[in-house]
Amino acid sequence: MTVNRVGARPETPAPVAISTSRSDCYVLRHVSVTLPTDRGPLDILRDINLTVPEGEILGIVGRSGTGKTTLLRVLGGLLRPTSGSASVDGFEITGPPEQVVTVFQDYAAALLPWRSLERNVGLPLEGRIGKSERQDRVREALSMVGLESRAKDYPWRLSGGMQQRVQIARALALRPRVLLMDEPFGALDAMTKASMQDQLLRLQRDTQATVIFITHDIEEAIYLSDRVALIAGSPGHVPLEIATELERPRDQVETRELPRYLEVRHQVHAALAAEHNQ
Ligand SMILES: Nc1ncnc2c1ncn2[C@@H]1O[C@H](COP(=O)(O)OP(=O)(O)OP(=O)(O)O)[C@@H](O)[C@H]1O
Repeated sequence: MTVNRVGARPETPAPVAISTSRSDCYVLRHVSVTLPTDRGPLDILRDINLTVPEGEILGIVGRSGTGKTTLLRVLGGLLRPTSGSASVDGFEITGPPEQVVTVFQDYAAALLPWRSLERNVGLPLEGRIGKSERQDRVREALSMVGLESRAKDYPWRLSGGMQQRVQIARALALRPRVLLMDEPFGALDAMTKASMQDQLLRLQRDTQATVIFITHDIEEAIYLSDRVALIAGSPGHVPLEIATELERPRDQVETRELPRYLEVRHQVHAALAAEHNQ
């Protein structure tokens, strides 16, 4: 998992303003992505239309290879759509936008083994804020992921799940307005996963950040999200978007037993099955 902090982009052309509602964070219109492969151009995403209001938690689910990561790369400004338009805060995305942090899956490769956890987490803040504030933010971020006591330790002495939490801490220390995460809790054991999910909900409540995350876990998507989007097919498209309409704060046991939770779960599974049978 790599953390991509967004910053200066010398090659980026001047942003183009696009008319959107003031409270919309992301607006995607007819976004398609085609990438070159050995066997010629491959259509990865086709005609994606997606609006993500500010402060929303959006969970993206779908089978492997349907283009979820590709979509996240578009949102993170790491890949331009082949056609259609993608904007954030009313501006066309032409590179990694300010205040957007992307946390990718390949966490094992992203930590610097010669740096302690606190110095890994503080790395993107170096040169941006003073040492004392940096230390405070690093401490806070490590404590959010339950690794405060390991601050002086080194990444190679941690389990895979712990390394993943360090990556998340590194993103949180940046206090992003938009957090994009690719399978953030995939490598965690069930109990750590549940506690990280609740930590994320608390964090979002406190910061009002817009959070878009990919997961293979439909239960996780419903539990965390305001809205769940399903990506299916090849090329990937979005056959289902569903507002979860679940009250907050959520509870790992009670929320998952609510009739509405079960209804959403049923609808997502039904849409997945329908897509699979096509
Ligand atoms: N840079 C690339 N060049 C060519 N093809 C690519 C590239 N990146 C992804 N693909 C292809 O695009 C399709 C979608 O990939 P993507 O990683 O977006 O799917 P995904 O839904 O995130 O999958 P997973 O759930 O397994 O992570 C796959 O067929 C993949 O092989």
